[in-house]
Amino acid sequence: MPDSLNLINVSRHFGNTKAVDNVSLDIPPGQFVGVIGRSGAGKSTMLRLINRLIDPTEGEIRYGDRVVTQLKGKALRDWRRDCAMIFQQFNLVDRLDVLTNVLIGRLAERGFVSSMLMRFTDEERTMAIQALDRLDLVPQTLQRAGTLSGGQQQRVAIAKALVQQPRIMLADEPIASLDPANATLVMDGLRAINREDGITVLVNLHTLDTARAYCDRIVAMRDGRVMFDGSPCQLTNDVVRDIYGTEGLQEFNEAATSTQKVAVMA
Ligand SMILES: Nc1ncnc2c1ncn2[C@@H]1O[C@H](COP(=O)(O)OP(=O)(O)OP(=O)(O)O)[C@@H](O)[C@H]1O
Repeated sequence: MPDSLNLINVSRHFGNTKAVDNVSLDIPPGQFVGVIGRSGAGKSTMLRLINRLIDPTEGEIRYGDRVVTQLKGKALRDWRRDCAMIFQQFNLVDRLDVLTNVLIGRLAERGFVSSMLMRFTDEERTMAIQALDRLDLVPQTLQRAGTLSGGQQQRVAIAKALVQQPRIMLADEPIASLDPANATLVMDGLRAINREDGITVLVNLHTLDTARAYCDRIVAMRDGRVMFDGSPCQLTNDVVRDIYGTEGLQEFNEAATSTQKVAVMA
């Protein structure tokens, strides 16, 4: 039985900055959640707290019976495997081929020695190729990762996350540096694994149109706080104006111009 992810009064301060300020969220399994907000709103910090890349100043994160914020050692490694993360900058090893990059996603499962030797079983290779196939990347299997387009690299990163067999996928602005066509392919890839595998997806996005086109639920942050939490149709322009002011709406619309085709093509 898949579990819900719960953030309970979570805060993270950096000096005087309240990057995340008393956030509570209940995310049921299999939901596709978009997190939006202006630069500095706290979106990345929230994802990093969930993955335990950083610890909260206050509050608790739970996943079913697990108190994520208290996990240590193997239990923490298991959590990081269950909760895969992809980043704007792909985090691949450029000089290694695509298949090896994907197989690196399996290292979370292994002991130190086999990790160092990068030995993988036939079963793992099959799993990696199946993941690449789902993201339409089989022709690139033996190509060096550094020679791929940005969109292809991000899809390799998703395949690498998939072979971890996660329950949650956290994506920190995965399309921020991509052109509209590649952004569409990446968002389609995330949606496919969400719908087909039931993996919960939390994705930070800069633009409203993409969030509206793909997400079941949108969480809007400002100054570390959740200012809106609802369905895309509830996030009308009037609500956005209320939350961000006219200036904020204009900023979103300008950012959206570059990715409008993403929403249209979705
Ligand atoms: N390691 C850190 N040290 C100090 N301040 C930090 C640190 N990480 C984040 N902050 C601050 O916390 C606030 C929230 O930052 P965060 O990166 O979470 O925002 P964001 O919404 O993801 O922004 P962007 O869209 O630009 O990535 C900002 O004021 C940022 O400067």
